[in-house]
Amino acid sequence: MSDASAAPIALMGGTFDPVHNGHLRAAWEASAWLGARVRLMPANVPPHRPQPQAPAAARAAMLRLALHGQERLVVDDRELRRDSPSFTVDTLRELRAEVGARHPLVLLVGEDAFAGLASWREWRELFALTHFGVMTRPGHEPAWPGELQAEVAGRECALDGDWRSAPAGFVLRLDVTALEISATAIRQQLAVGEEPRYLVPEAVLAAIRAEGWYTRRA
Ligand SMILES: Nc1ncnc2c1ncn2[C@@H]1O[C@H](COP(=O)(O)OP(=O)(O)OP(=O)(O)O)[C@@H](O)[C@H]1O
Ligand SMILES: O=C(O)c1ccc[n+]([C@@H]2O[C@H](COP(=O)([O-])O)[C@@H](O)[C@H]2O)c1
Repeated sequence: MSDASAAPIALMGGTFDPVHNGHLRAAWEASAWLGARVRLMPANVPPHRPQPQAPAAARAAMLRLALHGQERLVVDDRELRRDSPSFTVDTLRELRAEVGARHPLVLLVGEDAFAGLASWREWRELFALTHFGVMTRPGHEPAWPGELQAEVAGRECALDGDWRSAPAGFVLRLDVTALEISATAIRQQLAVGEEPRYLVPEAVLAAIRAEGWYTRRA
């Protein structure tokens, strides 16, 4: 039976088009600080942006290649099983039903994504479903809009604070190693024939080359 005494579960959603070392290092450090396994969860139909270049199954396959050889980070493909837009509130309700009302959940988001939280579906409801782990991201230090600041006020909690004894509702700041890597820049490099070596795991680069997801026109 899951409850507040259990290890927290951390979830990092993303488009992962493709997964890169910025995602992976941030998830790895967050996992250590939270004492939690991190589930990396590719969105099937990202609700807020154009459809990704690589198909959902390919983005999940690249994640599996990237995570090979360790057990702290795992793929969660639950959003791939829904054809509708991958709204986080739906995903968290589903996960909450599985783990129970008391189990601590942490949704990991980069500070760029968190700055846009007030545009997410039922965004205030999210604080009842999960804690947030907001990860620093170089080149992306957007100001939080007033309504988000107001919602976060009073929710901030230190990593050694008592968030573990609550299932949801706190905001943790995670100062991860600054890696200014983005999937957009990687796609741009691939489109002009450059090699994003050392920005993505070698196995991911090999699969991209073999499958041509970012060089072939649909
Ligand atoms: N280099 C990074 N450091 C810290 N967090 C990151 C980094 N890159 C992405 N993230 C976070 O990972 C999550 C998933 O990001 P996403 O898959 O959209 O990658 P991206 O590089 O931002 O992609 P794109 O350039 O296509 O927008 C988001 O919460 C995002 O803020
Ligand atoms: O639920 C929403 O309305 C919503 C709006 C924007 C983004 N999200 C989620 O935020 C996560 C990061 O998105 P992205 O575009 O930075 O990869 C990913 O899991 C998205 O599904 C969710």
